[in-house]
Amino acid sequence: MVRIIMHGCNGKMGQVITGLVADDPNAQIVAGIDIADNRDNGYPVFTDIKKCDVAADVIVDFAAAVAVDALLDYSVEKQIPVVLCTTGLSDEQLAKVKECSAKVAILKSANMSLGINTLMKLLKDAANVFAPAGYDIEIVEKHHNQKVDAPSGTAIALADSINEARGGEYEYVYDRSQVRKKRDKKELGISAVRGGTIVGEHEVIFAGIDEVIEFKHTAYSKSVFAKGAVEAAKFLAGKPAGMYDMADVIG
Ligand SMILES: NC(=O)C1=CN([C@@H]2O[C@H](COP(=O)(O)OP(=O)(O)OC[C@H]3O[C@@H](n4cnc5c(N)ncnc54)[C@H](OP(=O)(O)O)[C@@H]3O)[C@@H](O)[C@H]2O)C=CC1
Ligand SMILES: O=C(O)C1=N[C@H](C(=O)O)C[C@H](O)C1
Repeated sequence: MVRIIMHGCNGKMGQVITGLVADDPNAQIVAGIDIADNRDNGYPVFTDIKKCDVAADVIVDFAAAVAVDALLDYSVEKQIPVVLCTTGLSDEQLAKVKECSAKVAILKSANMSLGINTLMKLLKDAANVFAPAGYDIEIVEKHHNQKVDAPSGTAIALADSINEARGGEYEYVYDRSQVRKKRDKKELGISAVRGGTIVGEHEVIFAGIDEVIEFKHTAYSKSVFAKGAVEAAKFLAGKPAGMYDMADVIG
């Protein structure tokens, strides 16, 4: 039985995971952390992470970027591995994640779905075919109107996947409104759309002369992320310090 602390337990993802784990004989949420203790989750909820004294094997995090520093300090101090799913981290926070991964196991992934993690692999091959042939690369992501960060962590991860395969030749462009010049070949445009209850859509476009190739992933419910997060938690429990990602879980 894997004992989980759910960080951000009263949020949208925290609640989907609470429901999923309730039906899982091999996992249990033993405590939650959130700003407010205003729901009956069937486990204790702490409004201050420092006060959480419940023994656990792993922390699953879907909260907010502002909460990540205290979360990392806690996981290092208590030596509890963390599945870090919150997006929109600053460069300083990303450096802190790396530093803490020398002391505790951290699995960081902007997207826990099988589809996106498979797409990341496929894009490396696609980029190595289309980039040398001069195709322009653009990413468009769409999410619900409650999302605070833009572009999505997934859009950046997809771009990073392409850029890694291409030896870092691309510069990401998020806004063309202030420039009056033609697109450079080494630009990788990333655009964000926000509206309604869109769960998550990501489109990667390779645009050449007289042909366009598009890769598209659509999440129809938050369960795809929740399932991946619980799988990742089971994988990470008991692992030594280090940086892990969903590729380690999926294989
Ligand atoms: N990696 C992945 O696959 C996915 C990642 N995400 C990311 O996960 C994060 C959460 O998403 P979602 O569940 O939709 O967001 P929500 O805003 O619905 O949930 C976040 C929860 O965390 C709480 N919270 C905010 N600040 C703190 C804090 N300092 N300490 C503890 N709890 C806090 C919020 O409280 P309050 O509402 O009062 O602010 C809320 O209850 C986002 O960064 C999102 O981008 C989302 C889906 C998939
Ligand atoms: O906030 C969300 O909802 C999501 N956030 C993640 C991201 O920023 O990439 C993953 C998913 O698309 C849903």
